[in-house]
Amino acid sequence: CGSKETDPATPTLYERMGELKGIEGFVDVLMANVAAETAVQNSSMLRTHSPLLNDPDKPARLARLRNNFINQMGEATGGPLKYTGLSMLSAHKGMMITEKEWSVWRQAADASMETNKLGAKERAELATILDEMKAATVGH
Ligand code: HEM
Repeated sequence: CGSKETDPATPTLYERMGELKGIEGFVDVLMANVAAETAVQNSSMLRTHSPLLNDPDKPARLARLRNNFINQMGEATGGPLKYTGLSMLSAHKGMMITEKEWSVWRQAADASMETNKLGAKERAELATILDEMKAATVGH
């Protein structure tokens, strides 16, 4: 019997999410959810995202974020993608992301998993991947 990574009977999370299309779906809905939240009264995510939203080169910056995020999730779920962006610590350094901001972002991620109709097992595994990045993301 092969290893967990190579045994075709044990599909990776990447495969179970629907490979590249599935990762893109998750990332695109999450980014849309975050963008929508920055437009509500008393938004929790506007503070951290305003440098991006106010950048004259916002389209290029959004495209870079999307690309990095897809590669990061593609790699973390066991796919062939490779993340070449900043470490989570460097990417969020100086933002001083709060517990509240974290939890609103995580709700946007959960809502994307729901919209993309991920199974319960896949949702739990993806949630664990995100939650393992929390310490590097919050409070720096
Ligand atoms: C596990 C959770 C998170 C992951 C996986 C994640 C992932 C990423 C990635 C991959 C980047 C781009 C890094 C690069 O350019 O090299 C990034 C940047 C960023 N993240 Fe996060 N992030 C998370 C949580 C958060 C939270 C909670 C917030 C705020 C509420 C946030 C706000 C931002 C902002 C504002 C940027 C910079 C975008 C820019 O300036 O172009 N992130 N994040």
